[in-house]
Amino acid sequence: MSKVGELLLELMSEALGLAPNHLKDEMGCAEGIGLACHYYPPCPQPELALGITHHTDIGFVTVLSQDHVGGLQVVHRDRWVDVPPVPGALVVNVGDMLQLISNDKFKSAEHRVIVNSTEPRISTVAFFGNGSTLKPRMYGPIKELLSEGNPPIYQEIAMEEFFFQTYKKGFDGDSYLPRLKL
Ligand SMILES: O=C(O)CCC(=O)C(=O)O
Ligand SMILES: [Fe+2]
Repeated sequence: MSKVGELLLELMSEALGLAPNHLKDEMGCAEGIGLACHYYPPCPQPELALGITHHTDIGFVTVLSQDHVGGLQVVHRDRWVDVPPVPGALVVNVGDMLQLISNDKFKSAEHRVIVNSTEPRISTVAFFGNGSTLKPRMYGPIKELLSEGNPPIYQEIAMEEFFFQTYKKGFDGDSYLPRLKL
């Protein structure tokens, strides 16, 4: 899983016009991997329940594997769109902190999980940029991406503080990110 994350971060660095190792080595984005395994029991009235409420992930990048049941949805053009399970495929989500350091070049993905009426669902998730295990440092928009015409959008924040503020606020569908706007 570390290798997948590192490769993704290399490709994303290049997409930003930076050296391939920038996000991985200069910014430490592959450090602090958090792992989660979700079990969603079936619900006879799925319209009355949500598996995971509307949110964006906090860290840099999330790599997710879902089983055959489905239920993951992402906001695309202001609408909820299914992310259908594809055998062997991994889903990659950009997190809030990658949006922050890329100065909005990458946008964090709003997603949620709806439950199934008959089958349980299992997903496994790796979060790159986990608050408590990352080396403490401040993260702000990457200097090399800034110019007179592209000034910083956000103030700096430590990952741990971003986690703390997000959990304090609660997962209510709103990211903490807009509160860091300059
Ligand atoms: O179970 C899923 O497919 C999504 C899980 C998720 O969004 C998360 O753990 O942040
Ligand atoms: Fe998520």
